[in-house]
Amino acid sequence: MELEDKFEKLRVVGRGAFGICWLCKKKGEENAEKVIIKMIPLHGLSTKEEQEIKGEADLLRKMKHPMIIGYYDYFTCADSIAIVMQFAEGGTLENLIRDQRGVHFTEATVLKYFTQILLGLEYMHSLNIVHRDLKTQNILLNKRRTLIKLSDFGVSKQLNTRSVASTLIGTPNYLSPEMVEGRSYNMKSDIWALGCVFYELFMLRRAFDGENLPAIVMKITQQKYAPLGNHVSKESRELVSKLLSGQEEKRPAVKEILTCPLILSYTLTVVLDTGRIMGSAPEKRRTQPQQLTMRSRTGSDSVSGSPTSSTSAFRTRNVVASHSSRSSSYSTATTVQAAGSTYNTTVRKG
Ligand SMILES: Nc1ncnc2c1ncn2[C@@H]1O[C@H](COP(=O)(O)OP(=O)(O)OP(=O)(O)O)[C@@H](O)[C@H]1O
Repeated sequence: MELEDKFEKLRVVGRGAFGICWLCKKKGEENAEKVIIKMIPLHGLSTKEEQEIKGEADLLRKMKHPMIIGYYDYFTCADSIAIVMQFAEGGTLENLIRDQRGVHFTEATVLKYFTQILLGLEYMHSLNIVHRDLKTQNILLNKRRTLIKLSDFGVSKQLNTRSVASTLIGTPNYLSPEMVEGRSYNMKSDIWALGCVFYELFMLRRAFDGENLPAIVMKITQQKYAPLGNHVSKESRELVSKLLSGQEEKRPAVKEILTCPLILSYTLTVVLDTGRIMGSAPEKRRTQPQQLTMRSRTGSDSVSGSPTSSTSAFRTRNVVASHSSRSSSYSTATTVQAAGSTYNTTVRKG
C-alpha cells in the first residue's frame, strides 16, 4: 500500500535521525483528525532489524496514557514503515522554552509541566519500559501548550524485571554518567535525563552543555552544572541535585518523586484533573472513538487522543474530605490510582 492511497500529505513537520514526520489527513473524511505519520525507510536494514522496528511499533500501540503521545497504527508501504500517531499541535518543549526568550517560567508552571512528565514516565516504568531518549525535543505539547505528551520511543526497550538494556543511545546533553562511562542503561538513567529537563525548565538552558562532546562528557562525569538561580526554591534545588546525582542509587524513583512534599499537591491536581477530563462525556467517546475532548481546570483544552487511555491509566477511586471542627484547616484523604499505582495521600490545608 502507498501512503497516498489512504492519507493526504499536508506538510513535513520534522525530520529525525531515522525518518521524516508528515502531517496527514485521512482521505475521504470531511472532518478527519490530522495525524502524524513517521516514515522510517527500511532499505539497508536486515530482517531482524525490520522485525525489531515492528516490535517497537507494537509496543507503542499498547501504551495508552494521557501524557504519552497516542500511537494508532503502523503499516508497511513502499520501502518504509509508516507509524501513525497523534498530532501534538503545540510543538516541542524545546520550542516552548525557546519562545520564553529568557523570561523564566514561574515555579508553579515548571512544577505543573514536570509533574505531567513524571506521570508519563511513571506509566512507562510501571510497564518496565525505559524511555532512553528523554529530552525537551521529545516532549510534545497540545495546542494550548498546557498538556505534555512524551514521544519518540524509537529506541525504547521493554525490559523484563531482571535484565537491563545496555546499549549506549541518546543525545549527548542528556546522557547520564553511567552511560558515558559505558555502564548499563536503566530506569535511573531516565531519572537523570528527567533532572536535565527539570533544570532546563527553570534555567531555560541545558544543564550540561559545551563546545564539543568531550567538554559535555567532562561536565556530566563531574556533575558540574551552573547553580540554579535565586528564582528557584530551596526544595526544587534539592530535588534537581538528587535527580542529577552521579550515583544511580541516590536518584529517587519516579514514584518517590510523585509523592515527595514538593510535588505531591501537583500530582493530585494533575491526576484529579485528568480524571475529570477522562470521566467526561462518555456518550461522546463511544460515538466518536477518534476524538477525545480534554478539559483542564484552567480552561478547556482539546487534544486528540485514544479513548482507551482514560480507563487503564488514570483512575480516581475515592476522595474523602473531612473538616476539622477545632480549626479552619481541613484534610483530604485521597486514594488515587494512577498508572496502575495506588497513592494513599493526605493533603492538609489551612
Ligand atoms: N506527534 C507529533 N506531533 C507533532 N510534531 C511531531 C510529532 N512527532 C514528531 N514531531 C516533530 O518532528 C520532529 C522530528 O521527530 P522525530 O521523532 O522523527 O525525530 P527526533 O525526535 O528529532 O529525533 P530521533 O528520532 O532521531 O531521535 C520533532 O522534533 C517534532 O518537531
